[in-house]
Order: sequence, then C-alpha cells, then structure tokens
Amino acid sequence: MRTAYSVETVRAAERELMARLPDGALMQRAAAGLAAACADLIGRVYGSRVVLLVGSGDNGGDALYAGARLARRGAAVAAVLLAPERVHAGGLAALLRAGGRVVGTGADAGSTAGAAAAAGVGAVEEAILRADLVVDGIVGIGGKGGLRPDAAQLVVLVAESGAPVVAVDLPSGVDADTGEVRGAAIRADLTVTFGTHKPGLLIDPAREYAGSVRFVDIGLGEVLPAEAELEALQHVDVARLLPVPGAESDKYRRGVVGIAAGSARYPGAAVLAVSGALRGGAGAVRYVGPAGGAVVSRFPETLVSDQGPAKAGRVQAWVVGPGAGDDAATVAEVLDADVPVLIDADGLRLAERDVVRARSAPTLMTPHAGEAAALLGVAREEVERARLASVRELASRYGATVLLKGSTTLVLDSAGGAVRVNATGTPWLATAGSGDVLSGLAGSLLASGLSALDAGSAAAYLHGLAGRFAADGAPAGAHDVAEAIPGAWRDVRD
Ligand SMILES: NC(=O)C1=CN([C@@H]2O[C@H](COP(=O)(O)OP(=O)(O)OC[C@H]3O[C@@H](n4cnc5c(N)ncnc54)[C@H](O)[C@@H]3O)[C@@H](O)[C@H]2O)[C@@H](O)CC1
Ligand SMILES: Nc1ncnc2c1ncn2[C@@H]1O[C@H](COP(=O)(O)OP(=O)(O)O)[C@@H](O)[C@H]1O
Ligand SMILES: [K+]
Repeated sequence: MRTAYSVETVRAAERELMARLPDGALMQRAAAGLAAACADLIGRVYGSRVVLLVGSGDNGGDALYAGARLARRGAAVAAVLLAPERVHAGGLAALLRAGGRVVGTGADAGSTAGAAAAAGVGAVEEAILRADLVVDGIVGIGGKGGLRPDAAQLVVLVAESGAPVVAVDLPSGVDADTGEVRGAAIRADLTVTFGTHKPGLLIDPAREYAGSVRFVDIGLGEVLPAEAELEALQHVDVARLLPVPGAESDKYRRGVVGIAAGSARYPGAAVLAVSGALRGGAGAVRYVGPAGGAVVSRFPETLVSDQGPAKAGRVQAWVVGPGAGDDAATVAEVLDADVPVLIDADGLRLAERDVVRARSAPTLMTPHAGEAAALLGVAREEVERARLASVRELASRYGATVLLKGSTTLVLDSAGGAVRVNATGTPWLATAGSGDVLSGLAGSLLASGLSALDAGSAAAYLHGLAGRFAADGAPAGAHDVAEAIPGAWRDVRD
C-alpha cells in the first residue's frame, strides 16, 4: 500500500523526529536524495548548467544543499533567490563554498537601483533559458495560496525554457493536501518527495504537474501514524481482496449480483454492466429490465427476469442505474432491498437522498465528475478542481460510500477514514460505456462479499488495469475493457 499524509501530520512527525536527531540531519538526508535524483535525470553532472529556484523556506534550503552537492561534482550551479534577505543561510553558504553562484539579485553594485533590477532579471532569464536542469525549491509544504507574482513569473520562464525540471518535495504552486492548483504552478518532469507522499502528488490536477515521483526515505515512517489520509492499493493489496472459490463453493455461495439497468433507448448499458459483472467474482448474474433480449443474446449465462427487482429472486447485491433512463420506480425498489446496492449513472439522479441515507445495508455511489456536480449543485469544473473535497462532501451528504470517477478515481467509505486513490487508470478509459463495465464489476465484487470500500477500490484497480491492457496505446471500446478484466485479475493474483 502506498500512503500519503497531510501537511499537518507530516509537520508533527517531523518535529518528533527532529527532536531525536542532530540539527539539520533531516535536511541533509533530503538534499542527498535530491542531488542523486537530479544526477540520475541529467546523466552527466560535470559541466552541466543547473539553476536553483530558491524560496525563503526549508524547501529552498533543500535545493541549495543539493545544489552544493552537484557543484562539488562539477556542475555550474546558479541560484535564483526569491527573497535574498530570508534565504536559508546554511544552504546558501554551502552552495557558495562549493563554487556555486547567485544570479539576479543584488546585481551590479554601482548602477542605479532600476538598472540593477533590469540587469538582474536579464541574468535570471538567461540562466533559466540556458539551463540543463531547473530545480524548483520555491515552496514545499509551507506554500500558502497561489504563488506570489515574482514566483509566478519564474514559472512562466521555466515553461519557456523547456529545460527538465525537478521539483523539491512538491511542484511549487500545487496544494499539498488537496491536489488543487490555483494559478501558476511548476510543471515538473520529476518530483522528489521526502518522508512520505503528500495527497497532492496522487490527485489531479496537481498529480499531472508532479511528473514522475521519486520518494526519498528520511526516516519519517517510524513516527507517522498508522492511518494515512490517502492510500493507493498495490497488486498485493488487491490480490488479498479478490474472492477465490473453494472446494465447497457453488454459484449461490459465491454470490449472485443483480443488475437493474438499461432501457429501450440504452440497451447497451445493460449489456456492458453485465459484461463487467460476469468477470467480477459473483457466481451468477441476474438481469432485470427491458434489455433482457440483448443481454441474453450476448451473454447466455445471464439469468434474466422480466419481473421487477423485488420479484427477481434472491441476490447478494444490486447494481442500479446504468442506462436506466427515467425509471425511478425500479431505483426505489432496489434501494428498498436489504442488501448492498451500487448506484450509478441515471440511478444517481433518480435516487432520493433521504432514502439513501436511511438505508441500513451498504450503499456505493459511483458518479463521474458531471454526476457528482449535479448531486452537489456545483459546476463540473468545481468537482474536477477539488476532487477530494467533493468526494468527502458527497459521502457525508448521502451517508454512503462514494467512488468518484475520472482521471483520478477516489473512493471514500461511508464511515470516513483514509481516502483510497486509484493509480492504475488510463485516459483511454474515457470511452462511452466504460463506467457501465466498472459498475457491473464492482457490484459483482460486492455480491461476493467485499465491503463497499473494498469492492469499489478493487474494481477501480482492475478496471484501470484492464483499460491499460485493452488499449495498449490505441483506442479500445468498453467491451474490450470488459474482456481484458480476466487478464487484469490474473496479473494482480500473479
Ligand atoms: N521540516 C523538516 O524536517 C524538513 C523539511 N524539508 C523541506 O522543508 C519544506 C518545508 O519548509 P518550510 O516549512 O520552510 O516551508 P516552504 O519552504 O515550503 O515554504 C515557506 C516559505 O515560502 C513562502 N511562501 C509561502 N507561500 C508562498 C506562495 N504562495 N508564494 C511564494 N512564496 C510562498 C513563505 O514566505 C515561507 O517563507 C518541505 O517541503 C521540504 O522541502 C526537508 O528538508 C526535509 C526535512
Ligand atoms: N482521463 C481519464 N483517465 C483515467 N480514467 C478515466 C479518465 N476519464 C475517465 N476515466 C475512467 O473511465 C470510466 C468512465 O466512466 P463514465 O464517465 O461513467 O463513462 P460512461 O458513462 O460512458 O460509462 C471511469 O472508470 C473513469 O474513472
Ligand atoms: K518545490
């Protein structure tokens, strides 16, 4: 399991650890890891031109000490100081001792203040445009709000230069706790993060700014609390969750999943939800709705009923909503069942909030950003900008487990706890019907006995992986994703 901790938690852990260690030890660990990562990225350190963007906090200190290490290995290192009067003094001294220099600030004694400033800006621009590597030490976990104008200007220059960028701890300008980005932010090729991942490194839009992320262990693990703010499952975690039939299993014991989906207008949604459900571990799939003909002709193993959900026969979990159109009665009937229910697509619009809240069996809601926005009464962009806040708000309003889909998929249990973030997806999954496959798959895992949180996060994991396998660099349809699920399942179990 990969975990991420909030700034507040990291600060507390750092205080505890620092109290046991000599002064500056943590920063030296961070700087050593950072310098090594920079060296790996540029390949040849000797003779390379490295520019450090140095803010007034410890993030700048990390950059300066790492710069000193690179300078000792023969790099030409220039530091741009955003606030020379508040720069990390020890870091700056180390850089200067190692042969590094400062560009841009306090330039050219003797000239007028205006000319000096102009000369400074010119020198900074030139250094950044000619750099082989830019190290972003503007702000780390101490960043507050959007970047200030002088820092934002540097962001523009760095983007123009096209030089590879290594961000120290976090790309400056992104919110460490939420993954939100307000205004200008550094786009890094690599982010070297210390002690633990921060939520922002795993959640879009910030995740995209981070590039690849390299973790440097500074010993924080031993003082971090057991429960993280965010967790990302890995193969081993998902393998432990997946149901495996035993000698005594039969189709009923493995669980029966009911799919109440599709309409005359959208029969395909029913077929796709069933295609996911058949690959999700339940022993049988029951279909209820007007698309029975289409479902059986594609998947003859489906148990089809033309009665409503209440009369369809026993199931261990329901999926309701994909392609359901305006059939509110079916949604209400499913919500009345005393088994776990997954609500997706049209079902999210049709489900009464008070009814969902009052359910005693688990409920898993699986909106995409547009559906989440409609439920919350905000614009879609607002959800995409603030995914973590959105998933929390939805779970609390509905008293349900919520899986928020999109470029970052987040799952939060109705009872709270760590938010699960799925890292396996691919933008190729943004294809019509792929959400229907996911809801069938998650419903099937629910029926086989997983909790709503585990079913949702294991399904997102397998679905993301299946999307990768199906697409493999070329467009794939939702049915291809469903067909790739068994391969993803095997990959996880192996
Ligand atoms: N505390 C520790 O034990 C360790 C901290 N480390 C580094 O220290 C960083 C945190 O250092 P700090 O707490 O000094 O904070 P930062 O260096 O992240 O930022 C604080 C400084 O940035 C300025 N600032 C804040 N918001 C800004 C904005 N929007 N635009 C421009 N400037 C802004 C503030 O004036 C403040 O001086 C970590 O991210 C990490 O890089 C590492 O050295 C590892 C050890
Ligand atoms: N940019 C993206 N990167 C990764 N996964 C994505 C992206 N966009 C969408 N997805 C995934 O694709 C699926 C789309 O589901 P959904 O929006 O419900 O589609 P539909 O309604 O057509 O079935 C979800 O699992 C979602 O997480
Ligand atoms: K930074």
